[in-house]
Amino acid sequence: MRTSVQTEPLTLRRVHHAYNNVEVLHGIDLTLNNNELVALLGPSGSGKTTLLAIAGGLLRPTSGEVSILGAPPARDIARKVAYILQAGSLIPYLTVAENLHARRIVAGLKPDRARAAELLEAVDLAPKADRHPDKLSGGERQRACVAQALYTGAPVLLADEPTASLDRSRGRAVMTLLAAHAHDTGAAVLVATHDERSLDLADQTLSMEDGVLHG
Ligand SMILES: Nc1ncnc2c1ncn2[C@@H]1O[C@H](COP(=O)(O)OP(=O)(O)OP(=O)(O)O)[C@@H](O)[C@H]1O
Repeated sequence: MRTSVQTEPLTLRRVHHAYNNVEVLHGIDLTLNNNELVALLGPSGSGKTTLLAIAGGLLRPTSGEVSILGAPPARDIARKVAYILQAGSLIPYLTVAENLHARRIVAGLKPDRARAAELLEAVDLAPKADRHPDKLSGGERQRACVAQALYTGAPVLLADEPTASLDRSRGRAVMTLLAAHAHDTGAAVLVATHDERSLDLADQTLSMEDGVLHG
């Protein structure tokens, strides 16, 4: 499947953000392109999570512009943007497979059982599809969140430390899946990471330092 989107998937212009009057993002300009995985490096507290939250419409910036597929964030956002959140996004009352379907339904799409099975296989969770999240390890929950985000097929994917709980080979497998998502579907993928072991899989690397983005 190749996205037919022609406009830039995501742009931020002069984005500032303050928490309690303390500014943590100082005028971010960012454009994500189709078919690209961009790695966002930066020390803890530099503003990566805040930037991802604003980029995906989870947080309204103090000032500046966000454009997703050529329009400001609006009620169709779940169809346009998929997230892998640092805190995870699994509903404890649903099994892994049900969590995948729930995310797709929120995006206004019908479940696609064959695709769900394929993704659970890809993250090595097929045998645990019917387990609830509290019966999984931290790394397994993280991989379930990766499958969940990919399952929506959204043209913009934002991932916050998606390999944090994973060992080297599983971390690399996840980064390979995210890069394939960009290259095979044309999606724009932004990955905040401390993990420099898989940077060779990124098309571009940016770094964040004290709320300022460097190319
Ligand atoms: N809800 C909040 N209220 C107040 N300050 C916050 C809040 N969230 C983040 N901050 C502050 O904003 C700054 C940027 O935080 P952010 O979480 O975006 O950084 P990060 O680069 O993602 O860090 P990490 O790699 O540790 O996740 C930090 O100084 C942090 O303490």
